[in-house]
Amino acid sequence: TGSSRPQRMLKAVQKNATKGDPQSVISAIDHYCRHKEWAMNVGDDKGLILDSVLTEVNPSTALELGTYCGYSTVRIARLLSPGSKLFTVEFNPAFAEVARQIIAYAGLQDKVTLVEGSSGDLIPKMKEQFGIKYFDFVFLDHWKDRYVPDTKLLEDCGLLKKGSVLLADNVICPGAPEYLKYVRNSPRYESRYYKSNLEYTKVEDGLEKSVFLG
Ligand SMILES: Nc1ncnc2c1ncn2CCOCCNC(=O)c1cc(-c2ccc(F)cc2)cc(O)c1O
Ligand SMILES: [Mg+2]
Repeated sequence: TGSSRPQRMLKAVQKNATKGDPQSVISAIDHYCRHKEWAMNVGDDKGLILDSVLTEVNPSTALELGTYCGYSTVRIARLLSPGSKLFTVEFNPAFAEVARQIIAYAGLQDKVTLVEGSSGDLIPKMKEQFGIKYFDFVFLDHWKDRYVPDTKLLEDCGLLKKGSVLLADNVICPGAPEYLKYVRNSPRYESRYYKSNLEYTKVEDGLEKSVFLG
């Protein structure tokens, strides 16, 4: 059996990036996915929007749903202030294994806790298992039909506080129409759409930023 796309992405990082240099890891993945083999990372265009929202929020405790190979995990963790933590949840063990190695290659393993499992099972356990009070920032990038149920779960588990920011990938492509309806019609969120393009393509996509009003 040959290698997988995530394994080939890891090889490209080990070959082209500098150990301990997160920016070089990000650039190596973007170059590989743009010129060799497309993959579902948030990518460089939407990545700049992620960077700017993250920097503005400057979270103490952040959550990522859908790690994949750890590209956005590295983008987020590299911008966290000292002592801040990122929890990232991945369902697929093969993806998680590659992500662990890419996060470690970037030298960010001390800022990141990767938890394997489904978001629906894990979110209710986060408070007691990791002593988390609230998430200041949540990046939604997993199954698009899980965005609404997991947002409701975060609310019901008391994991969001006034001012917590949700940032959702792929609200146009593949699309999360139910989620857009939910956050845009709810009095509990102030929502804004950042137009961009699907990673490494000219197809439209975008990120939806939603501030929880409490
Ligand atoms: N902890 C968890 N709990 C539950 N489920 C979980 C989980 N962890 C992972 N999963 C499973 C889903 O993980 C991957 C989700 N991401 C995508 O599917 C995705 C797809 C495209 C895409 C594909 C093809 C096109 F033609 C055009 C666009 C682009 C993107 O940017 C995407 O993010
Ligand atoms: Mg995505």
